[in-house]
Amino acid sequence: MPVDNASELLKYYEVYETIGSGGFAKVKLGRHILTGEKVAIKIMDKKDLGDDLPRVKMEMEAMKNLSHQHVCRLYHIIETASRIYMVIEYCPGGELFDYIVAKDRLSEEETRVFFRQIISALAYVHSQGYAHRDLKPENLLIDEGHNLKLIDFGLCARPKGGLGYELMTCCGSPAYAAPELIQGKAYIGSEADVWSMGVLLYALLCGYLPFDDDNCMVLYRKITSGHYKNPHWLSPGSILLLNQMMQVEPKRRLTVRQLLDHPWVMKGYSSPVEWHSTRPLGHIDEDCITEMAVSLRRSKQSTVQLVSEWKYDQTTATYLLLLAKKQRGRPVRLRAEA
Ligand SMILES: COc1cc(O)cc(Nc2ccc(C(=O)Nc3ccccc3)c(OCCC[NH3+])c2)c1
Repeated sequence: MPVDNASELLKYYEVYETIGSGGFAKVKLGRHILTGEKVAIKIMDKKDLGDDLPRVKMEMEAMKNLSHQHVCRLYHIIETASRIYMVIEYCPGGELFDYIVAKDRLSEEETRVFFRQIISALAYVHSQGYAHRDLKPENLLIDEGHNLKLIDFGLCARPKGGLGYELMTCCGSPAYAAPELIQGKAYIGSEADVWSMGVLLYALLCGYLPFDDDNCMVLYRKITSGHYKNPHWLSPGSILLLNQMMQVEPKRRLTVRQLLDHPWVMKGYSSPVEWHSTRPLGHIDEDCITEMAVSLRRSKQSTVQLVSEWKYDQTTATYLLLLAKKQRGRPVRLRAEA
């Protein structure tokens, strides 16, 4: 097996320290040389992937179709003989999980800011026909603007007939999994995601889980019973919302659409959750095209055509990172091509 010399990766990125590792992947910090933008680089050895390879392919396909202010963005895929590299949006605030642990629990007001972003992300993901199926604080990262980004679409599903169709594969983390999912029943992905959002909301407001036990059979019984304690500091509004989301019967559960303007979600706000993407797929930004055309010594028109192929190669990465740079208020400039 040819040893991977990462030459393809190092052509376009400086690679720094490892910032996360788990399962079959590790994540390193990186910097895109042409734009100077920082990135996260998820590195997977194909030999370690085994039968997880289809899951990785599924995630990459999903991420190519998802572009949203609260979903971590995929910029570049580099596949070599032995490895897959995914270049992803940089989220230096770390995991929401660690943030909750550090603060013990969040106030209702701070929870509401984050929860509105989670609703925005899921409303968008569902509108694209996907269910995430592994919602938990570890899969929500905080970016440099202190905003949440949904990550890890390795377990997401896009049923052929649309989200209304039933899924069978049991997956995700038990503590956040809906009763119908752990009972192996046919379930609707978006309904299972709402249950997990309820568990997430509870974790934000309480600092611990509504259903927890070291023995997984006891844990399953707690989840399928749907009984959990409401600590004294929860407001009546929070207690009601949690109850409406953690309904054992999926059809009695709130939908993500109903969450958009739910009274608890609206408290202190004058408008429902804005869930449409502010960075729609296929959007072509004039300034970025102009800078790339100059750098690539191509006409603007041929640059638009090249970018619009969305191959998730160096061209896609350069365009998206230049756009990210512009959105951060930095000059829309590329380093002179070496
Ligand atoms: C869709 O986005 C995905 C998919 C996926 O499968 C994995 C990830 N993982 C990421 C993405 C970004 C970071 C990151 O930027 N972390 C970071 C940067 C600077 C300082 C500290 C952290 C990432 O971090 C690794 C885990 C952090 N505990 C993982 C995104």
